[in-house]
Amino acid sequence: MVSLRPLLRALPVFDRPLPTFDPSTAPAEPTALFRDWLTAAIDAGEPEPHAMSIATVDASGLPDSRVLILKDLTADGFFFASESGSAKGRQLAANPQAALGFHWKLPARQVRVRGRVHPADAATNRADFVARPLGSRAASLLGRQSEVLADPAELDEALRTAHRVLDVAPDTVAPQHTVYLVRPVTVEFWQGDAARRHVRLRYRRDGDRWRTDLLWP
Ligand SMILES: Cc1cc2nc3c(=O)[nH]c(=O)nc-3n(C[C@H](O)[C@H](O)[C@H](O)COP(=O)(O)O)c2cc1C
Repeated sequence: MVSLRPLLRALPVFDRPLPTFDPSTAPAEPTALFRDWLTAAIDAGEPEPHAMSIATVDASGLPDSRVLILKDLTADGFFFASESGSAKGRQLAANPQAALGFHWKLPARQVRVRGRVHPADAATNRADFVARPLGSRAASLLGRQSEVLADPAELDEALRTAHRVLDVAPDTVAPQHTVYLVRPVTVEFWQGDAARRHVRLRYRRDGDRWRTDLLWP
Protein backbone atom coordinates (compact mmCIF):
# COMPACT_ATOMS: atom_id res chain seq x y z
CA MET A 1 0.00 0.00 0.00
CA VAL A 2 1.32 3.46 -0.92
CA SER A 3 2.11 5.46 2.19
CA LEU A 4 -0.10 8.44 2.91
CA ARG A 5 2.67 10.02 4.92
CA PRO A 6 4.17 12.32 2.21
CA LEU A 7 0.71 13.54 1.24
CA LEU A 8 -0.22 14.24 4.86
CA ARG A 9 3.08 15.97 5.64
CA ALA A 10 2.67 18.30 2.67
CA LEU A 11 -0.70 19.57 3.87
CA PRO A 12 -0.54 23.09 5.32
CA VAL A 13 -1.67 23.65 8.92
CA PHE A 14 -2.82 27.08 10.15
CA ASP A 15 -1.36 28.63 7.00
CA ARG A 16 -3.86 31.48 6.73
CA PRO A 17 -4.69 34.69 8.58
CA LEU A 18 -6.03 33.72 12.00
CA PRO A 19 -7.75 35.69 14.74
CA THR A 20 -5.95 36.29 18.01
CA PHE A 21 -7.43 35.49 21.40
CA ASP A 22 -6.53 37.41 24.54
CA PRO A 23 -7.69 35.27 27.49
CA SER A 24 -7.33 38.22 29.89
CA THR A 25 -10.41 39.73 28.25
CA ALA A 26 -12.46 36.51 28.43
CA PRO A 27 -15.87 36.71 30.13
CA ALA A 28 -16.52 35.06 33.51
CA GLU A 29 -18.90 32.51 31.97
CA PRO A 30 -17.78 30.03 29.30
CA THR A 31 -21.23 30.19 27.67
CA ALA A 32 -20.63 33.88 26.83
CA LEU A 33 -17.29 33.10 25.20
CA PHE A 34 -18.78 30.13 23.36
CA ARG A 35 -21.48 32.41 21.96
CA ASP A 36 -18.80 34.87 20.71
CA TRP A 37 -16.79 32.13 19.05
CA LEU A 38 -19.81 30.47 17.45
CA THR A 39 -20.95 33.82 16.08
CA ALA A 40 -17.46 34.48 14.70
CA ALA A 41 -17.46 31.03 13.04
CA ILE A 42 -20.84 31.72 11.46
CA ASP A 43 -19.66 35.14 10.24
CA ALA A 44 -16.48 33.58 8.82
CA GLY A 45 -18.63 31.25 6.69
CA GLU A 46 -17.76 28.02 8.49
CA PRO A 47 -19.94 25.19 7.15
CA GLU A 48 -22.09 23.54 9.84
CA PRO A 49 -20.62 25.67 12.61
CA HIS A 50 -23.06 24.05 15.03
CA ALA A 51 -21.70 20.53 14.41
CA MET A 52 -19.76 18.93 17.23
CA SER A 53 -18.23 15.57 18.00
CA ILE A 54 -19.59 13.80 21.04
CA ALA A 55 -17.61 11.06 22.70
CA THR A 56 -19.21 8.45 24.93
CA VAL A 57 -17.94 5.19 26.41
CA ASP A 58 -19.45 1.75 25.87
CA ALA A 59 -19.96 -0.98 28.45
CA SER A 60 -16.46 -2.37 27.90
CA GLY A 61 -14.87 1.07 28.39
CA LEU A 62 -14.15 1.55 24.69
CA PRO A 63 -14.69 5.19 23.65
CA ASP A 64 -17.04 6.00 20.78
CA SER A 65 -17.44 9.26 18.92
CA ARG A 66 -19.71 10.77 16.29
CA VAL A 67 -20.82 14.16 15.00
CA LEU A 68 -24.10 15.75 16.08
CA ILE A 69 -25.77 19.13 15.82
CA LEU A 70 -25.87 21.49 18.78
CA LYS A 71 -29.53 22.34 19.40
CA ASP A 72 -29.23 24.96 22.10
CA LEU A 73 -26.95 26.48 24.69
CA THR A 74 -28.32 27.91 27.92
CA ALA A 75 -26.93 28.65 31.37
CA ASP A 76 -27.51 24.92 32.06
CA GLY A 77 -25.33 23.74 29.21
CA PHE A 78 -25.24 22.24 25.74
CA PHE A 79 -28.25 20.46 24.17
CA PHE A 80 -28.40 17.88 21.41
CA ALA A 81 -31.07 15.45 20.22
CA SER A 82 -30.88 11.84 19.18
CA GLU A 83 -32.53 8.45 19.61
CA SER A 84 -32.46 6.81 23.01
CA GLY A 85 -32.16 3.36 21.40
CA SER A 86 -29.12 4.24 19.26
CA ALA A 87 -25.60 3.16 20.19
CA LYS A 88 -24.94 6.52 21.85
CA GLY A 89 -28.33 6.46 23.57
CA ARG A 90 -27.58 3.08 25.12
CA GLN A 91 -24.07 4.15 26.08
CA LEU A 92 -25.41 7.27 27.76
CA ALA A 93 -28.09 5.31 29.61
CA ALA A 94 -25.35 3.15 31.15
CA ASN A 95 -22.77 5.91 31.61
CA PRO A 96 -24.26 9.42 31.42
CA GLN A 97 -21.04 11.30 30.76
CA ALA A 98 -19.74 12.77 27.52
CA ALA A 99 -17.14 14.99 25.92
CA LEU A 100 -18.05 17.43 23.15
CA GLY A 101 -15.62 18.80 20.59
CA PHE A 102 -16.22 21.78 18.34
CA HIS A 103 -13.69 22.52 15.60
CA TRP A 104 -13.98 25.69 13.59
CA LYS A 105 -11.40 25.25 10.85
CA LEU A 106 -11.35 28.73 9.32
CA PRO A 107 -10.36 30.56 12.55
CA ALA A 108 -8.41 27.48 13.84
CA ARG A 109 -10.47 27.27 17.00
CA GLN A 110 -11.49 24.34 19.13
CA VAL A 111 -13.82 24.10 22.12
CA ARG A 112 -13.85 21.03 24.38
CA VAL A 113 -16.63 20.35 26.85
CA ARG A 114 -16.84 17.57 29.46
CA GLY A 115 -19.74 16.82 31.73
CA ARG A 116 -22.67 14.71 32.82
CA VAL A 117 -25.52 14.08 30.44
CA HIS A 118 -29.19 14.46 31.38
CA PRO A 119 -32.05 13.26 29.15
CA ALA A 120 -35.04 15.62 29.03
CA ASP A 121 -38.55 14.70 30.20
CA ALA A 122 -41.22 13.39 27.81
CA ALA A 123 -42.93 16.78 27.38
CA THR A 124 -39.67 18.48 26.33
CA ASN A 125 -38.85 15.66 23.92
CA ARG A 126 -42.31 15.88 22.38
CA ALA A 127 -42.14 19.67 21.98
CA ASP A 128 -38.71 19.41 20.36
CA PHE A 129 -39.90 16.67 18.02
CA VAL A 130 -42.98 18.46 16.71
CA ALA A 131 -40.90 21.59 15.97
CA ARG A 132 -38.64 19.63 13.60
CA PRO A 133 -38.96 19.74 9.79
CA LEU A 134 -41.07 17.01 8.18
CA GLY A 135 -38.10 15.09 6.75
CA SER A 136 -36.37 14.92 10.13
CA ARG A 137 -39.56 13.76 11.85
CA ALA A 138 -40.05 11.04 9.24
CA ALA A 139 -36.45 9.87 9.65
CA SER A 140 -36.81 9.77 13.43
CA LEU A 141 -40.01 7.74 13.20
CA LEU A 142 -37.95 4.85 11.81
CA GLY A 143 -36.58 4.47 15.34
CA ARG A 144 -33.85 2.04 14.34
CA GLN A 145 -30.74 4.22 14.45
CA SER A 146 -27.50 2.17 14.72
CA GLU A 147 -29.23 -1.17 13.97
CA VAL A 148 -27.82 -3.30 11.14
CA LEU A 149 -29.51 -2.50 7.80
CA ALA A 150 -29.82 -5.76 5.89
CA ASP A 151 -31.17 -4.20 2.68
CA PRO A 152 -31.27 -0.49 1.65
CA ALA A 153 -34.70 -1.11 0.11
CA GLU A 154 -36.04 -1.65 3.64
CA LEU A 155 -34.97 1.90 4.52
CA ASP A 156 -36.74 3.36 1.47
CA GLU A 157 -39.90 1.45 2.33
CA ALA A 158 -39.73 2.48 6.00
CA LEU A 159 -39.31 6.14 5.01
CA ARG A 160 -42.33 5.96 2.69
CA THR A 161 -44.33 4.43 5.53
CA ALA A 162 -43.18 7.13 7.97
CA HIS A 163 -44.27 9.88 5.55
CA ARG A 164 -47.66 8.18 5.14
CA VAL A 165 -48.04 8.05 8.94
CA LEU A 166 -47.24 11.77 9.23
CA ASP A 167 -49.68 12.59 6.38
CA VAL A 168 -52.49 10.88 8.26
CA ALA A 169 -51.43 11.79 11.81
CA PRO A 170 -49.14 14.87 11.70
CA ASP A 171 -48.84 14.97 15.51
CA THR A 172 -47.18 11.55 15.70
CA VAL A 173 -44.08 11.64 17.92
CA ALA A 174 -41.15 9.24 17.72
CA PRO A 175 -40.97 7.65 21.19
CA GLN A 176 -37.18 7.37 21.05
CA HIS A 177 -36.55 11.02 20.22
CA THR A 178 -34.64 12.46 23.16
CA VAL A 179 -33.16 15.84 23.95
CA TYR A 180 -30.00 15.56 26.02
CA LEU A 181 -28.30 18.23 28.11
CA VAL A 182 -24.55 18.14 28.70
CA ARG A 183 -23.99 20.07 31.91
CA PRO A 184 -20.35 21.12 31.63
CA VAL A 185 -17.77 20.71 34.38
CA THR A 186 -14.96 21.93 32.14
CA VAL A 187 -14.97 23.98 28.94
CA GLU A 188 -11.70 24.63 27.15
CA PHE A 189 -11.13 27.22 24.44
CA TRP A 190 -8.17 26.70 22.09
CA GLN A 191 -6.96 29.27 19.60
CA GLY A 192 -4.51 27.97 17.01
CA ASP A 193 -1.50 30.05 16.02
CA ALA A 194 0.74 29.78 12.94
CA ALA A 195 3.87 29.92 15.13
CA ARG A 196 2.38 27.17 17.33
CA ARG A 197 1.97 29.54 20.23
CA HIS A 198 -1.53 28.28 20.68
CA VAL A 199 -3.65 29.78 23.45
CA ARG A 200 -5.62 27.50 25.77
CA LEU A 201 -8.09 28.73 28.35
CA ARG A 202 -9.91 26.18 30.50
CA TYR A 203 -12.95 26.98 32.64
CA ARG A 204 -13.62 24.66 35.57
CA ARG A 205 -16.89 24.68 37.47
CA ASP A 206 -16.38 25.42 41.16
CA GLY A 207 -19.73 25.48 42.93
CA ASP A 208 -21.70 28.40 41.50
CA ARG A 209 -18.77 29.97 39.72
CA TRP A 210 -16.14 29.22 37.14
CA ARG A 211 -12.40 29.21 37.69
CA THR A 212 -10.03 29.60 34.76
CA ASP A 213 -6.55 28.35 33.99
CA LEU A 214 -4.26 28.84 31.06
CA LEU A 215 -2.83 25.56 29.78
CA TRP A 216 0.44 24.86 28.08
CA PRO A 217 -0.17 24.19 24.41
C1 LIG B 1 -22.95 17.18 10.49
C2 LIG B 1 -23.68 16.00 11.11
C3 LIG B 1 -24.76 16.24 11.94
C4 LIG B 1 -25.43 15.18 12.56
N1 LIG B 1 -26.43 15.48 13.45
C5 LIG B 1 -27.03 14.46 14.12
C6 LIG B 1 -27.97 14.76 15.15
O1 LIG B 1 -28.26 15.93 15.48
N2 LIG B 1 -28.57 13.71 15.80
C7 LIG B 1 -28.24 12.41 15.50
O2 LIG B 1 -28.82 11.50 16.12
N3 LIG B 1 -27.32 12.11 14.55
C8 LIG B 1 -26.71 13.09 13.85
N4 LIG B 1 -25.75 12.81 12.92
C9 LIG B 1 -25.41 11.36 12.66
C10 LIG B 1 -24.45 10.87 13.76
O3 LIG B 1 -23.13 11.28 13.47
C11 LIG B 1 -24.46 9.33 13.91
O4 LIG B 1 -24.20 8.72 12.68
C12 LIG B 1 -25.79 8.79 14.44
O5 LIG B 1 -26.32 9.62 15.46
C13 LIG B 1 -25.60 7.37 15.00
O6 LIG B 1 -24.63 7.39 16.03
P1 LIG B 1 -24.48 6.19 17.08
O7 LIG B 1 -24.53 4.91 16.28
O8 LIG B 1 -23.16 6.39 17.73
O9 LIG B 1 -25.62 6.29 18.05
C14 LIG B 1 -25.04 13.83 12.29
C15 LIG B 1 -23.96 13.60 11.42
C16 LIG B 1 -23.28 14.66 10.87
C17 LIG B 1 -22.07 14.38 10.00
